[in-house]
Amino acid sequence: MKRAADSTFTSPKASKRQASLAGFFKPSPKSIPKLEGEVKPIVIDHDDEFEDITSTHLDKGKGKEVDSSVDIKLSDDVSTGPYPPPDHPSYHLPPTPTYNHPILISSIPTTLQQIHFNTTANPILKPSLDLDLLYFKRFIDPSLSSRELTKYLLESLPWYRVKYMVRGININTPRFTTVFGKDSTDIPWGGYMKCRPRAIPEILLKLMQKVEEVTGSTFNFALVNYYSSGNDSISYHSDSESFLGPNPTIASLSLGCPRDFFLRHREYKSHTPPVPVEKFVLHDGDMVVMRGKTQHEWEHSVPKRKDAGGRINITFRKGVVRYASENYYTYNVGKGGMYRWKDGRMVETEE
Ligand SMILES: O=C(O)CCC(=O)C(=O)O
Ligand SMILES: [Fe+2]
Repeated sequence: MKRAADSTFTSPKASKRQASLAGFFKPSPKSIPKLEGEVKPIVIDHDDEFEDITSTHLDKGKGKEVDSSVDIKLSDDVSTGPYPPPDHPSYHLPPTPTYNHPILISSIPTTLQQIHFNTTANPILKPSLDLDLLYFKRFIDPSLSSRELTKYLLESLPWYRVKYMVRGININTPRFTTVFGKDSTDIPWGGYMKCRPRAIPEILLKLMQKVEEVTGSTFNFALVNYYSSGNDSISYHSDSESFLGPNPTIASLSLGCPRDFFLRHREYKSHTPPVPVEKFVLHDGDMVVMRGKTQHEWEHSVPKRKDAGGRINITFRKGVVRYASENYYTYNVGKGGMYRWKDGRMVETEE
């Protein structure tokens, strides 16, 4: 099931979506997109069944290495100053660093003051099929930091198990989710009627800074998933260009137990010759960056698996319209209960 509608470009399905998107990006007099009467993308995640096929490993390495490992300090660094800088092109600073956080987020532990990043990029390109990925193996070095980071994120973030209804059907999101950030429009943080955007917590901002540095892109959202078991999943979808603009760069970080990550071409059934599904295993600390026309021509998923342990996924992306904020908060926070990580499991809580 798709997460949303898309924009411009080539394939027949894609060009169908083009018309509504063109309208979406047309600037209104106040340069704020109008919502009335437009076709709103609907996000639906549901319990698709997937074949359990042995996956190939990204570690086998396609493409060439283009960078080297570096260390950065995660504590405030006088040489770079606070992050994001006030003139950050897409992350508008919230009124306070904890703006709209529903719970207190504890400060970054000393064990996470210094994170070792492996910044070797491995391009995975199929230009004729518009697949454009960068794979960073163990971007967050497991030996030093990924365990502490996983624990800290589980314990400090508010989590949700969003339920909603689409055309009379009740949908249970099959994973825990949470989201931070605000789109790049000039709408102030307090100016949203349909959601309450939350400041990006310090640890995610620091990671975002590093990811921006290695990708050359800027972001304003951190969407976080927690797959508590192999029964948690995300079905085939593309990250909507309606919210992110054409050819968005999305950086996706994995922490914890390995999970399969599949990409299938939108026309995989009808394409001649057939386009095989790209199958990867994402390990603790790995980062995949989806670029170019990947969202437009491909869909990605994390299928259910019989045996899988807990895994966190963080995606950094740049929302460019108000509806990005409204959609992301609706489907990743929702209106139901909040969960917190206590004694090794998620517990529904009031605080
Ligand atoms: O967990 C993952 O690797 C993918 C998550 C994803 O596709 C999403 O949140 O849009
Ligand atoms: Fe996605």
